[in-house]
Amino acid sequence: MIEIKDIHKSFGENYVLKGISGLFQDGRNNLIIGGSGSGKTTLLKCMVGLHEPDDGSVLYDGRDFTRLSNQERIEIRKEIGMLFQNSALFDSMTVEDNIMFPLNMFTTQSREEKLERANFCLSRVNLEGKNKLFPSELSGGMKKRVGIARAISMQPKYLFVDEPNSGLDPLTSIVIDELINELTDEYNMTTVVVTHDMNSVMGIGENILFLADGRKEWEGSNKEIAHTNNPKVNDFVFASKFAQAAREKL
Ligand SMILES: Nc1ncnc2c1ncn2[C@@H]1O[C@H](COP(=O)(O)OP(=O)(O)OP(=O)(O)O)[C@@H](O)[C@H]1O
Repeated sequence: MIEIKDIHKSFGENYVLKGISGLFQDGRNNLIIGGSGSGKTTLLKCMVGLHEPDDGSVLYDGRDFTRLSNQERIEIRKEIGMLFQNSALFDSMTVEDNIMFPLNMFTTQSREEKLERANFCLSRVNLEGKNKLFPSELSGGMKKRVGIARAISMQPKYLFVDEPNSGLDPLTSIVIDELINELTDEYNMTTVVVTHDMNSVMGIGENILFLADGRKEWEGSNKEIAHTNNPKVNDFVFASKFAQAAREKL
């Protein structure tokens, strides 16, 4: 479980996160949604230490990440898998080397052990045999899957994913969502996904935090979001005419 308490973050005069608290449970897909610029990615980065919050704390199963030194954070970092925007694969490395990158950094495993793990992760994302391809030879959906394979290579307890569906067609998006969903379940991970994909919200949103102007405006499940009376959430979720029509039938 991850708990965030009263997270504040400014960039100069720009006060982005204005005191956000929340709980992210094990084995669940926790979604952070909200309009562009509401602070979703900033919150995710504060949680993993890519930004330092100005105030507040982030607790990984009770361990206060924000109060630890860089050296002390390494143990928690090893338990974190990340897939950030654009998959962030290393273009000059093969698929296999991309997946082994965290293992090279954080473990003393032999090359055979690392290869075995990379092959397992590749098969888990249905990309067996693609070891020697370079990122430039992959489709957007395949890149995401390689990114997921790399993110799970260390068998993380916590998985952070920023915009997994960006640039993907609707069907490929669903495949990626289902993969994240299955892996979360299988490894009982605490998964935190930033998204503005409404299919993801409805499909895998077991716990949803809705941010507006740097604050937590609403929290609930995908079942609850369709029936909330919160006007900001409604404006966001049912922005399109299609979504409004679908809502009539819910
Ligand atoms: N490194 C940074 N330096 C300065 N300002 C930043 C930085 N990162 C984010 N911001 C600012 O913080 C605000 C929130 O940005 P953030 O990327 O967290 O929003 P978001 O909700 O993820 O948006 P989007 O959905 O468009 O990706 C924006 O005003 C942005 O300009």
